Formats: sequence, structure tokens, C-alpha cells
Amino acid sequence: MSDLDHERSMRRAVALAARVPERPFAAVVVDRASGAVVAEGWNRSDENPTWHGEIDAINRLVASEPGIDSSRLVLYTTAEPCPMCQGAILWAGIGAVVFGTSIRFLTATGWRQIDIAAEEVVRRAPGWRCEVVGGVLEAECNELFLTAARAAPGR
Ligand SMILES: Nc1nc2[nH]cnc2c(=O)[nH]1
Repeated sequence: MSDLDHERSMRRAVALAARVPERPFAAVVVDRASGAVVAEGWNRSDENPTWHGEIDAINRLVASEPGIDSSRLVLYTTAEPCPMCQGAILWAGIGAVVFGTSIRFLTATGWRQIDIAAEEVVRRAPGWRCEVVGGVLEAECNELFLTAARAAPGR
């Protein structure tokens, strides 16, 4: 993964999060072989409570790139994947996930979260592989979630 520019891809996810400033969870999937963005997604839980940003990106990926070798893909997300999303990332076979804001930060700032770290989900799936990297553009991502929480506290 060292050949990838994590900040560049996370910046794209941060920009995408502007589509849903009240729930700024957005994701970008990058092919580490070419550096190309192969899918994007954003939180649509106003339509369906399980439609998280990562799920949206995976659904679009599956629709547009059937048969792609997903082990070479990296999913960038403004916030650490919740257990549902990290499970979906594993089931999709995505090789790595990079996040900005941590679940710990979200919980501390009033966001309803299931407090299980993405790394812990991977650890509990023996034999599955998914590299987890946190804290990329963390200050910018934290600011997105702080701003949204201030605008609508108690979510
Ligand atoms: N990572 C993540 N956590 C969430 N918690 C609520 N919605 C979301 C989402 O779309 N992504």
C-alpha cells in the first residue's frame, strides 16, 4: 500500500462527503494496481438505515466492475467502518481499508455507533485478510463530524 497516496484519495472522500453534510460518511474505492478510482459511495441512510457510505460504494463497485480482483482494492472512508460495513468489506474481499475519523471519536462526539473497532472485526475473522489503516486526514474528517454534530446534536 505504500505506493498509494492515501491523503489524495481521502481528500476525494472528504469532498464527496459534502453531498451529505448532515451525515458526512463517504467512501472511495481505489485499485492499487493502477491508482484509479473504481467506485464511490455516500451515506444514504435516510432511504434505508443500512445504506452506509461503505455499503453504497461496495454496491456500486459490484454493479460496475463485476469480476474485479477485489483483493487489490483499497476502500477509503471518512470514518472507521462500523461492524456491519467492516463485515461487508471482508465479504467483498477488499484488501485494505483506510479511514479518517475513529469510532471512538464519533462516540465521544455524540454519534450513535456500535463500539467495535474495524481491526477487532478483522481479528475475529481468522483466515480473512484486510489491512486496516486509521488516522488519514484525521483532523479534517473529525471536523466534518464535529460540524455535523453541532448542527444537529443527539444523533
Ligand atoms: N463508517 C460509517 N459509520 C456509520 N455510522 C452511521 N452511518 C455510517 C456510515 O455510513 N459509515
